[in-house]
Amino acid sequence: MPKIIDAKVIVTSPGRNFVTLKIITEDGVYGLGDATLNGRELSVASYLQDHVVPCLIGRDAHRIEDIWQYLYKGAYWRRGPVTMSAIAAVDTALWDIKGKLAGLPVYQLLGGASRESVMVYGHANGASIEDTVAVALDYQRQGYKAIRIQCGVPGMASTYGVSKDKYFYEPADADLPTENVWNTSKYLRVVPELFKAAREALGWDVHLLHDIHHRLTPIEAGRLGKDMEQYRPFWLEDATPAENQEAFKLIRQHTTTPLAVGEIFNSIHDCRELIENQLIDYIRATVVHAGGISHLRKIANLADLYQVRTGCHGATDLSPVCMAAALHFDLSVPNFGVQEYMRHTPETDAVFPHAYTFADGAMHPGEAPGLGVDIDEDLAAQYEYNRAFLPVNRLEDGTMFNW
Ligand SMILES: O=C(O)C(=O)C[C@H](O)[C@H](O)CO
Ligand SMILES: [Mg+2]
Repeated sequence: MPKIIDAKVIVTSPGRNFVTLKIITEDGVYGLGDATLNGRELSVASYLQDHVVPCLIGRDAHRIEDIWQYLYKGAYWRRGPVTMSAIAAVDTALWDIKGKLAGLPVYQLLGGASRESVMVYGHANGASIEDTVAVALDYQRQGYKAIRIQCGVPGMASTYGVSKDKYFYEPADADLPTENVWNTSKYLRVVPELFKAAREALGWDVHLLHDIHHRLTPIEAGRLGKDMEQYRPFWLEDATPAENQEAFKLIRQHTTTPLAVGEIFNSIHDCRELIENQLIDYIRATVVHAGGISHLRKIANLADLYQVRTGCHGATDLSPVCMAAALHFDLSVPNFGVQEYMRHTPETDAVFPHAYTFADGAMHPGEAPGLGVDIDEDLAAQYEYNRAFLPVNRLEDGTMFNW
């Protein structure tokens, strides 16, 4: 059996912080797992180093499900983003090892390919509607079949998803949280106008997506969804905070606009009611934050029963290790919807060489055994950890709000 003899937690910051778990077996085969939790990276690094790694040594790397159950049930304190990101990293690394030992890409171990490639969506953003549409046209020219569009709101200094840089969006931007200010009514006026302009410029053959980022009440989301129906959005994402899964019933009563949620979910329990009551159309849970490939497959299998499709989160704070794992998952899962793809910077790609490719609006994980991603530890060591918080959001009167 491939006995685990060591495991390393590698924290590196090529432009932004990443946490990577490397599990090594006695015959030298190793696997990688992403453990990055944006703004709380060191919590997961410590959880792994201090509470998980000691329990892995000597175990059979082939026993993925048993180790998953051991880490989940054995912790006593179940679920939560830190715990489930740590378990995810172990799970992902063990799938990487299993693939390498079998000489097969992980997607082949997951049931083989269910499609030729994985449709991804890009991110067009700009200070104005015109700027955003211009960037969206560029993504369309690059071959993207799906584009998320986010624009600035007149009278607001900042809003979610709009950055100075057109192509590399990283919200964790300061040593202490940046304070943003929010105004819902100004926002609600702009988004339908953005989609009207985008449809006029890009036509109807491209999927257009938008991320509300947890900032509306259910009835406000119902209003926006209804206003947007004429522009056929592919989805409205994170329409309202989803701790109260029931809230989505109110949105559903008012609009047929498809809904996506779940990038901050970390277990099947966060999404069960939403899926079973068909309150959403896409589930955004990810490999790195929802317990790894093994648990994400269980979420996808539940979703499949209710015609809910996957739409995994894929922002730049999910490392290339997670992107590689997500693509193997996406290629094989029957109820695939779309994969988010925010390109990493060249520095990040150099630290994490990978086999996955992009062409004509779609991606493929490649045929390398395992996940097809590696980490250059010498290069990684050159990038010191650099504390960075996600912003916080307040209303104009100072009330603390959702970022
Ligand atoms: O990519 C998205 O849809 C996001 O909402 C990005 C998140 O704000 C980001 O991953 C938080 O770290
Ligand atoms: Mg989002």
